[in-house]
Amino acid sequence: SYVIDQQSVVNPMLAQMQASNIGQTIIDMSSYANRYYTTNNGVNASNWLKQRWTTMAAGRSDIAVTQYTHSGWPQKSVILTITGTDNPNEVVVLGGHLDSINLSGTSETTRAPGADDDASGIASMTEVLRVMVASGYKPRRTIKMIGYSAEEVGLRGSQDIAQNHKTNNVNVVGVMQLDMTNYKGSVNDIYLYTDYTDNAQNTFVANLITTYLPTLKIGYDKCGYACSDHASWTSAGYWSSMPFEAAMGEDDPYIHTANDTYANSGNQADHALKFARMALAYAVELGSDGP
Ligand SMILES: N[C@H](Cc1ccc(I)cc1)C(=O)NO
Ligand SMILES: [Zn+2]
Ligand SMILES: [Zn+2]
Repeated sequence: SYVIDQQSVVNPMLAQMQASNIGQTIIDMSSYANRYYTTNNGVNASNWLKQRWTTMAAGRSDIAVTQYTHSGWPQKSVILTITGTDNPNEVVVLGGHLDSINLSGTSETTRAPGADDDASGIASMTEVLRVMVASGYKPRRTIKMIGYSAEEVGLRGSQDIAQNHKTNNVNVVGVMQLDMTNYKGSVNDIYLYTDYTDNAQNTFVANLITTYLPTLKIGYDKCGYACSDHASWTSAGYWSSMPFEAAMGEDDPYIHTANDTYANSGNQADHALKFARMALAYAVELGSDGP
């Protein structure tokens, strides 16, 4: 339910979250020439993330990291699963995409660092994972963190995965997409996109922000099309939200080029930290509900 009642668990975790960790993950991921869904670099970036999350989860028998093989292209998606303690059949999903693109054409050596789009979202999620493990948090529901492949070429990785969850009747109770979290182009801090998302869950997310991040300003906007992986979950019949870095038209102007670099996001991850904190609050509040 959308009751906010985990303050004693969430607040200490929020205090542990650091922008510097998010920045390092962005740097690491944007060091690949590109993370395009068909290149060796793209395959290697996926393997890097799997290894990174596996290392971070060491010692936790309730956490598994797997790669999802897509038929038709080589770059795999990465799925981390924290199995719930006493309500594991209900699943909370945090997502972002691990692929990148240079719209001038992406071959093996084409530069597509994708620092903001979407290393920033993966990095925000990774900091959530680090603090959950550091604090020994164990959710009652299952929490999944997913790095989708092939988002830039038609939400193809998330389409496969969302449909697979639907086919298997997985009871996903909520999905949050983190795609572009680190370029502050607008006056407000977090923009909740209202198309291809669930209105009731968006209200819950807004309440989480006012409860846990009261200094942040919330904006609302629409993409006008299926602009990221949240739309794959919505079309599979699940409730999703898409908190985004800026208002339409004020987002990162460098995306899909060789200039989507950490430097062009200001060489810091302060904006992404807001999204990481929001995502932690979302995952813990939803993840702490019993059967
Ligand atoms: N189209 C999305 C980015 C995107 C999303 C919303 C808005 I408004 C502008 C741009 C993308 O490239 N995701 O990878
Ligand atoms: Zn993106
Ligand atoms: Zn993109």
